[in-house]
Amino acid sequence: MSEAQELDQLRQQIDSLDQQIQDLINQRANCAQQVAEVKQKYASPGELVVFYRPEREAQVLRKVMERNQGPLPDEAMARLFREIMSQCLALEEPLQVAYLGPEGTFTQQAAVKHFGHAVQCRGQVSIADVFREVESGAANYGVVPVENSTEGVVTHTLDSFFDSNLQICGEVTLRIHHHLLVKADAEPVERIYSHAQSLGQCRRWLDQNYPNVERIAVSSNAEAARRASKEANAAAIASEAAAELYQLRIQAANIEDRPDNTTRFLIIGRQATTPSGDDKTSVLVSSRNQPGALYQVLEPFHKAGISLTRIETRPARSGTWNYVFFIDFEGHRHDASIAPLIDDLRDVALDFKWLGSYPKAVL
Ligand SMILES: O=C(O)C(=O)C[C@]1(C(=O)O)C=C[C@@H](O)C=C1
Repeated sequence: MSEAQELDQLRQQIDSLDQQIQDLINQRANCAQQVAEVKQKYASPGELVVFYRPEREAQVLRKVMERNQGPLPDEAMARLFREIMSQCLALEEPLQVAYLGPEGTFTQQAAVKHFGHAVQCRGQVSIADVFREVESGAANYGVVPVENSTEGVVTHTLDSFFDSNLQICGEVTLRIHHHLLVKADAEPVERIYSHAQSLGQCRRWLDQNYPNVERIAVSSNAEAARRASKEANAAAIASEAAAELYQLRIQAANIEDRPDNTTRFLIIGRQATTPSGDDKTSVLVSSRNQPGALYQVLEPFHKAGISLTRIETRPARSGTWNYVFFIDFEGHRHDASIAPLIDDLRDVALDFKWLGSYPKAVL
């Protein structure tokens, strides 16, 4: 057989498989439409029907990865299903997702990684605006950064939970690669713009390569790229997406000091999430600044044998010397083991607030 004949045979197979895949995807979409009808049928009059179900999406993606036989890698296969589910959900309800913008930020990438491409993403100027958009109902969900493996916690996000009744309904992690972006025509760099967190994540590289160049912190990496595209002798530290958006050239790629530089983002919404089988819970516990306060807060976790995944301390806004602990731990609010832990925590805390139980990031 000739090359042309062999290719023709294989391409006929591909065409036939594509047709089957397409039919199956549409059958799946049809099921999702029926799911939407069932959700509407059983909602009480006036009740807000919740179409997006993060726990079910996490279960679907975990199953895809578990049963995957290759040759496609587990994660690549899960990403394909992520998009299929995104389109199915859009048939049920077109979702509005507010994120910390502007366009081209890592938070936008995180929003797309979590929800897929079929949602309408709307960039906001600040973390407070993302919270407001979701609280007012203008957006169904919000995406905000919460911690970075190099630079630590995003305090604006944690502090926003003090006054908000929004729930955390998911998390997503993103490997962060920073690039030094410049305009196409080479000019000497006199200023480098970026978000303060990103400047921190590239500190060592900047010290080595641009020790005497001014570093200017701006509201986002995308804003840094926008300025670098407009001003003479300016560069930005930002993502590849921002480079494309503002037509900048990558002068130096992957300049983050730590190769495992990762940011974790939270998905915030107005409703609680049911257990997915592999969940995390976030709570806010405030205590007096007295000897043993941290020990008292941690002891109930030890007693219940529950693993903490993170603890952050912030000064409380009420009472000058009181502290608030943001605690993430393994398990779901509805797990039997959690109830006694919470009773113990409430005994030692001045104040206690659930921030949400949600599926651990799958992708
Ligand atoms: O199972 C559901 O509740 C659905 O709505 C279906 C589906 C899916 O496509 O699998 C779509 C959206 C939800 O967020 C979860 C899953």
